[in-house]
Amino acid sequence: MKIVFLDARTLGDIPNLVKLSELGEVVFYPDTQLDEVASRIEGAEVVITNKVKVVRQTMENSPSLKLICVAATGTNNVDLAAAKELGIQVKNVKGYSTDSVAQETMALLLALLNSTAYYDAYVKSGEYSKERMFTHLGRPYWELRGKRFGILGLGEIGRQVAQIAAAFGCEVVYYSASGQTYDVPYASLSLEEFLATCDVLSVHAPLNEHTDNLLTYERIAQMKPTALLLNTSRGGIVNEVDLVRALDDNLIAGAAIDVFTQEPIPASHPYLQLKNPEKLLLAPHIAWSSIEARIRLMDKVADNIQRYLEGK
Ligand SMILES: NC(=O)c1ccc[n+]([C@@H]2O[C@H](COP(=O)([O-])OP(=O)(O)OC[C@H]3O[C@@H](n4cnc5c(N)ncnc54)[C@H](O)[C@@H]3O)[C@@H](O)[C@H]2O)c1
Ligand SMILES: O=C(O)[C@H](O)CO
Repeated sequence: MKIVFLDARTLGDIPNLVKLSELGEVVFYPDTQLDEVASRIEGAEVVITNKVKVVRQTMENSPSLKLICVAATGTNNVDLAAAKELGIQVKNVKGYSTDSVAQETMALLLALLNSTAYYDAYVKSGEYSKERMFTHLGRPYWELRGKRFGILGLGEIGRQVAQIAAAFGCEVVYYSASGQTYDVPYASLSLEEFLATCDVLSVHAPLNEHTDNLLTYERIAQMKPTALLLNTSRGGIVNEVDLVRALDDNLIAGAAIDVFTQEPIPASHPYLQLKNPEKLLLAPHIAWSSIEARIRLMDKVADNIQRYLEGK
């Protein structure tokens, strides 16, 4: 059985990639461009992809293809409807990076809220050494305790972030556009109340037809001017042009973003054109990628292929 891994480089240098070799003849490509996918997966029964898109046309032209293993939680790089129609199984990996994403979400929040980079630069620049009253309050911050922390999408990651926020003393609430409610000690709010009352709004829903472009300028305008917006889920949930406009218009205090509609972002991206760049903290889609999570991820991809081989 031929297994093609389209973008093995995205997993970095981890020891358990070789495990796959016990399951079939594996061809590892460090990376693959969209127009190279069809020829590279010729004759393959299983395709593994972390970031490379697998589109309808590729599937239609690949009669041997039976299983697409998404080496990620988000499945938005695969045309799921086409796969279903063509009888190709798609398996993603849920839960491998829950702790990592929650950790990065809070790391971004704390860096943004407490102006970590600003104060670090202030001390290293020598300015602090010249301060006669050893006081500098250039970027005031507020405490998380007692503040309302809103989770958009209370799945595995959302719950983990909720727990940490609760440990900080926040009042956790959530919004589910799918209308789902959960047996949790957090209040479920309407979108209007959620937007209008949260001090921190953290996005953890998958990108789908309900969440695509959910946070537009009009919706961000309903948030508190002191609120912070975090997105470690998928870029398309927040309208990127609108977020920049909202930050420039001081509709909210700041945002931290790990994910983008187009990755990598082009040099001309609106996020890089902000009037006050300090209001926006950016990371290059790294929330999932702790060493432990990457090792777990590849173990689970191998398990998925194993189960497919067993007809499960
Ligand atoms: N930045 C990263 O590195 C990284 C890593 C892992 C996952 N993710 C993203 O995080 C997402 C969530 O991961 P997870 O493990 O928590 O998945 P999950 O399936 O456990 O959680 C998703 C949650 O969102 C809810 N949801 C679905 N549609 C919604 C909607 N329209 N409005 C509000 N909520 C909705 C679901 O009910 C579910 O509770 C993934 O889909 C992926 O896009 C990002
Ligand atoms: O969805 C995921 O698992 C991460 O975003 C990595 O792609």
